[in-house]
Amino acid sequence: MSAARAEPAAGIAIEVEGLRKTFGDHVVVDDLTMRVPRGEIYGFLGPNGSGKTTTIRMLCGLLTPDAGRGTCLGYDIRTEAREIRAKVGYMTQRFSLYADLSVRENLEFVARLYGVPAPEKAAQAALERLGLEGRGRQLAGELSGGWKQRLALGACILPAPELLLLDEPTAGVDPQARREFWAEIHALAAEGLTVLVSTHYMDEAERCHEIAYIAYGHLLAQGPVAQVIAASGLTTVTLEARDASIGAPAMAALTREIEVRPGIDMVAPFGTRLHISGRDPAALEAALAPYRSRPDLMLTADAPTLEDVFIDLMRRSKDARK
Ligand SMILES: Nc1ncnc2c1ncn2[C@@H]1O[C@H](COP(=O)(O)OP(=O)(O)OP(=O)(O)O)[C@@H](O)[C@H]1O
Repeated sequence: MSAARAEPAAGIAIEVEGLRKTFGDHVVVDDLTMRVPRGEIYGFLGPNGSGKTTTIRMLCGLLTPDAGRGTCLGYDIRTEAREIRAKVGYMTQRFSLYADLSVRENLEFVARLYGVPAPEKAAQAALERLGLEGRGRQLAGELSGGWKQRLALGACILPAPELLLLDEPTAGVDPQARREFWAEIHALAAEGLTVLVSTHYMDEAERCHEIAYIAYGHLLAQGPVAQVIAASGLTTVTLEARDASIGAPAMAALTREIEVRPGIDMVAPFGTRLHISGRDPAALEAALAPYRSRPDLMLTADAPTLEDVFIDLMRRSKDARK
């Protein structure tokens, strides 16, 4: 008999607090607390090796935390891993399909493996849903990266999970295929599925209802994108040349000159423009004053991008660890 499901706070798919995981003496996840509402697309961001995959594995009971507690879909992540896994679709970074089986055969195989009733019908429905009908007989190994990921998503949703855990599902996939993949993720969320997705792409972060940013095992920011940007406390100014008189080498020299000035926390080139940010608006303005009076340059107030905010968070976290 399956364990009785604890009644989670209304509409909450995941709620964990104080999660910690170490491998040897390496603390990979430290005091991580997060809450994911049901039906939401929750983006998980952070530099390589920051503990995203480890967290995802703890959430679905594949890894036991050293400390902390939590529930996933109302089940205890420490003691009810089996119940969690029955309701979760997990697409790992190296999700593999059978390269020498056709697309249809792969889906039918997954359906049988999970005991899905009427596996052939279920596979057909998945083919239609993901626009794969025309490719049913193609070998999975011959699909392009984008179609492979779509097939992997199809396999994940075949057993009708309540929660999808997608670990960098679109890494290396072209923009058009990524856009289609995300349209499907939104359609699934609209049907009530909760999706936790890790990504390194900023445009994908902006497609999430909420995001969490994790660096060096610590959760540094969490909330809707606009809220995370507003909470960053960064002020940003864009600098560009008024005409083509300033070439790339001069702009590079300008970058080096500006980034060491007191009051400047970050300078990031975007094509022919520089994105200059600081956390103290008065100090930022003082640092930029000499450039405002230059007739060949134009400085305009701008909103920080999500990328500016993440880079700033990562730097500050690195500094705090020194
Ligand atoms: N089983 C393990 N044994 C030892 N170290 C591990 C193990 N799994 C992960 N690590 C280490 O834990 C750290 C966090 O890894 P994790 O895969 O969780 O990061 P990530 O944020 O998912 O990274 P990426 O964005 O590169 O996928 C890394 O330094 C990794 O080498």
